Order: sequence, then C-alpha cells, then structure tokens
Amino acid sequence: MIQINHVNYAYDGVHPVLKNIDHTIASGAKIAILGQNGSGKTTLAKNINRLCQPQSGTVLIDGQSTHHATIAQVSQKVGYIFQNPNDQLFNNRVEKEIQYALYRQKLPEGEIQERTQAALELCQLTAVAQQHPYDLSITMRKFVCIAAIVAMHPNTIILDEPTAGLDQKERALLAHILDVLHDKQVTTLTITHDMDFVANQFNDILVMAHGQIVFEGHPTDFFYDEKLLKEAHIEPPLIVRLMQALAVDQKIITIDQAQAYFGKEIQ
Ligand SMILES: Nc1ncnc2c1ncn2[C@@H]1O[C@H](COP(=O)(O)OP(=O)(O)OP(=O)(O)O)[C@@H](O)[C@H]1O
Repeated sequence: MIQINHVNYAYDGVHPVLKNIDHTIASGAKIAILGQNGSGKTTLAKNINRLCQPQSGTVLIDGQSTHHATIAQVSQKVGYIFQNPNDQLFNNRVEKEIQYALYRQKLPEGEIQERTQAALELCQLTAVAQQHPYDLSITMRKFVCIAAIVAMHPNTIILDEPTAGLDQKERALLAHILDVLHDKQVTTLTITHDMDFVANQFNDILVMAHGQIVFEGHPTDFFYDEKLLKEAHIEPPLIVRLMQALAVDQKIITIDQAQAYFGKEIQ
C-alpha cells in the first residue's frame, strides 16, 4: 500500500507543484494517472519513489516512511520506467541489462536465471536476449526497461508515458504485461496522455490538475463529466464525442462498447 499524506513539493522551494496531496493507493491496484502537461504527474511519481523528497508531508510504502530511506532502498520496492528508455539502459546486452540489478542484489544464480527468463518471455524479448539494446528499435528498448524492472520483483511499478510511439501490437503487449502484473498483485501506476489506452485498459484512474488529484474512479465517469474534463484540460476519446453527437443514451468510451451497442440496436 502507498500512503501519500499531505505531500507538498516545489522544485524551487517556492512555487508549489504538488499541493497537499493526500491519497492512498491500495496494494495490487492498476491505476492510470492522467493530467495535462505540467499538472504534476511525474513529480508525484518521483515523490513516491524518493527521487524527490516531499517538502512537507510523508510517503509511506507498506507502512514505512520513505523519508530516511535512500533512493536505492525505495527503488527495490518501487520500480520506475522512464519515458525515454535511453535514460535507463547502460548494458551492452539485453540479458545483462535485466540481470544487472539482480547480481547487485547478490541473488542466487539459479534465481537470477529464472527471473531473467521469465522477464524475457513476458516482454517477448527471448529472441533478442543477446543483442545490444541499442541495436533494437526504441520501442523494443522500452520493453527491455520493463523487463529489467519486472525482474527485480518490486511491489510497485511506475510507467511514465509507456505507450508513446508504440504500434498496436506493442500496445497489446503492454496491456498484457500490465494484466499479468495485476494478477500477481503488483501495483502499477501508468502515467499517460493516451486516452484510448486508458479507456480500453483501466478501471481505475487518478486525474491531476494544478498539482492536486481532482478525480479518482472509473474512466467512464470522468470522460462524461464536462466540468472535470474542463478543469483538467483533458479531451476524452473521440468515441465519447461521437456518442454524444449521436445522443446515444449510454456512456460509451471504447469502440468495442460502441460496436456492441449498435450491434444490439440493429437487431
Ligand atoms: N526538474 C525540474 N525543475 C524545475 N521544475 C520542474 C522540474 N520538473 C518539472 N518541473 C515543473 O513542475 C511542473 C510539473 O511537472 P511534471 O513533469 O510533474 O508534470 P507532468 O504532469 O508529468 O507533465 P508532462 O505530462 O508534460 O510530463 C511543471 O511546471 C514543470 O515545468
């Protein structure tokens, strides 16, 4: 469980970026964090994983305050997947990248091999395990970063803009990985501007605006709340606008839901 208690944060110590954030994230939750550019999503994530230290307030991970913990200690519990994979990769083979932290943790060799194979398989990287990450496409490199974090078995994984640049197949793989992690009770926080991905993959969202959490709940409720959409400066998926233009009497947020609705109507 992640408890964020009255957290305030300002990079310059003067202009607040996070304003009195008070929120609990349940263990095993699969949450998308939405918000316009500059609303504080990444800053909130960095206050959770200790890359930033709250100016006031506390963050508790499984009941323990991060205040006196080192970044390395927190990173064992909270994995962070950067928006740009090049910020994260520094080994010359995919397999080595995944194993780097495991060897540093001095895990038994058998367990390292087991975790590596599982992470490679989950992220569909087995065939490229011996390649240099920089010989892979930038989107495949993202999956190398995910595999490296997943192999560390953190309780929580934060993904910053993971769908950027992914094609449909890769988006489906990412959705699958999030579901597998959810089944394993790993908490995932996915920071994203990708409203279609949110509508299709999440039942639980947090919306940030002006340094505060202004909504938590199901995306359907958010995407049909004009006041909140305006406050957060977020445009819902196109299908929402289309359904509204057609005066459809159901709150539809995905193409699959629209097809099911019109399929029934036609019959
Ligand atoms: N290292 C930094 N130093 C100073 N100000 C920063 C720093 N990082 C972010 N900020 C500022 O803090 C505010 C919140 O930024 P943050 O990156 O948390 O927003 P975000 O919601 O993640 O935005 P985006 O969707 O663009 O990534 C912005 O005004 C930003 O300019």
